Amino acid sequence: MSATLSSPDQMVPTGLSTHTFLYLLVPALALFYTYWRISRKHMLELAERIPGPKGWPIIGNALEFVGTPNEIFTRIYRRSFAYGKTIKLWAGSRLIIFLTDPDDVEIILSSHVHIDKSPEYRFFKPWLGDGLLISTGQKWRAHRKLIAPTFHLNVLKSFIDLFNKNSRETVKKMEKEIGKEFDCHDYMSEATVEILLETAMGVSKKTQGQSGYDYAMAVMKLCEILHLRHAKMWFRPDIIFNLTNTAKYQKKLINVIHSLTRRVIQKKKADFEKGIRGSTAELPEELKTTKPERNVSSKTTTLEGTSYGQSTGLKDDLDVDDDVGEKKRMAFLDLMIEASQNGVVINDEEIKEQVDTIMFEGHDTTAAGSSFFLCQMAAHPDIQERVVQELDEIFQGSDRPVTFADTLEMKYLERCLLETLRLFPPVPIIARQLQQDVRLASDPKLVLPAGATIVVAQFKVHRSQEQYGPNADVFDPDNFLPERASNRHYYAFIPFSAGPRSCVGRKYAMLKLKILLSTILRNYKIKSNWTEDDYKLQGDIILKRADGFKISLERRKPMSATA
Ligand code: HEM
Repeated sequence: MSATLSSPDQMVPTGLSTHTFLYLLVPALALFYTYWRISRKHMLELAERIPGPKGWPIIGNALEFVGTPNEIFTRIYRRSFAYGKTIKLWAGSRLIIFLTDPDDVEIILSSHVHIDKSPEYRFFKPWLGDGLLISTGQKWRAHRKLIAPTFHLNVLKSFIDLFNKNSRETVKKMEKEIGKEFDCHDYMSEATVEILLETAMGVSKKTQGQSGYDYAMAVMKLCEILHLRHAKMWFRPDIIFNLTNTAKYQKKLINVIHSLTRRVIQKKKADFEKGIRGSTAELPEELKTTKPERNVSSKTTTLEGTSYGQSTGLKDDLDVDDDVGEKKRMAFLDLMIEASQNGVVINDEEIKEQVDTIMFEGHDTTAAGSSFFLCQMAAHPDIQERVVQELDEIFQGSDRPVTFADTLEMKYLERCLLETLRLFPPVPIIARQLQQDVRLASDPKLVLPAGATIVVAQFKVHRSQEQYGPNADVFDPDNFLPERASNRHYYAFIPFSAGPRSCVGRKYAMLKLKILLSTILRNYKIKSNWTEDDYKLQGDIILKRADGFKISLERRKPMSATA
């Protein structure tokens, strides 16, 4: 006994303290569990009626979230078929309810009450602050009212030359990959960051240099960390996460991002003081639109029954007042800076948060959407050739840049794009925190309890056989033919969400994607040996291929002089 006492390891009677600790821990946990069950009686009673896999005491179904991102995604999607349209899971003490019926989805998304984001969005806070994606209540309402008009079609039309310029530069950059297999997401990601900088932010990407690329890389890495925090339970509490090396790395990445944001705002403010408005990005003479496109109604939608990525039955604040003459409206950052000059509507810190939000929301979503589109074109060569035939009819062999009127002629390409967003929605789920009970339309016996996290599972809604028929999993652009679309529930296609918190960048994204993707397809044949069945999907906040967006290119014709 005395010999062991002299050992430093034995100075503290660790065995005894561990036992004491366990003796105390077990009743403490039991007490906590009992208190928790009593205080959540109402929630537990309502949750009991909702189908879902059996969980363990305390941890609930947390083990469902163990594994690689692809394993978690595949497991949860596969397991969801064992239950009905509404499925519950317990992640520890958190009740999570997945909705897949369009009637139920409509109740949540169309509401002006259920607009609070789930607690998971707090992981974005160090990066996005209280920007539009996360904020709620009066602040969200005021900023949404300010920001939505800056994505009006009249503003977007003024970006067309820049969309053309950047699309041609992307084609040029991709030239070195001809004949090899490569991951097109790298190119789509870089292109979207550069286009956002030059359009929504209105600064020349040349002034950003290497930092534009570092920024894109930092955004991608940060998304991986955020996914990790969603997927690994022990990474969720800040108190534990902040002790890890990953937290230190996150800080570094946020620094890279925030430095670029601050620089962009400073540059824009300096320009503003000199009376410079609009984008300062350089444009080659041959890409400058000389005459505005008259007689092209902004109201015109390409496909009957859909309007810029959503059903025409789903009106939101982006759909108001599209045809008010040629009224000039201001681009996003110009308007933020102008509003801040009187300091009432938005201050400098808030501008930074909104810039970070737009750069994140506008970047990763569009990069994933365009990468999936290219992979789908490669996987379906016959469909790709039909798109190219349509482009040949529009451009008649000319290398001229795309006009707004051309984008309205790209009907088949648009159907392919919508079908890609249906099968591979870049935002695969949307989560809201319920402040009051909600009775479901699909099954009035079921009530979603206040305090629960509601997950609108677009990925599953979009693959509903009830809405899309027995071949709901098959890539079929004709799903967006008017006669088929008119037989569907408006909320059966919601890649941009819907209702008051819909995506403000919806029209921007659709217009930009049509110009970028048509320019790529006019220059390259997209090829690959992979089909959808080979894709390893991960719901990494943004839906991605864990195996990489692998394609190869074959030149269709000599590159145009302006490319
Ligand atoms: C294919 C491209 C895109 C897709 C699929 C997409 C999808 C979505 C979805 C599903 C939401 C709702 C998210 C939620 O409630 O958690 C959303 C919100 C948002 N998106 Fe997009 N988005 C795209 C492109 C863009 C672009 C290009 C921008 C800006 C330039 C943008 C800016 C925003 C903003 C600011 C919000 C928050 C709106 C609010 O809460 O009021 N998005 N987006």
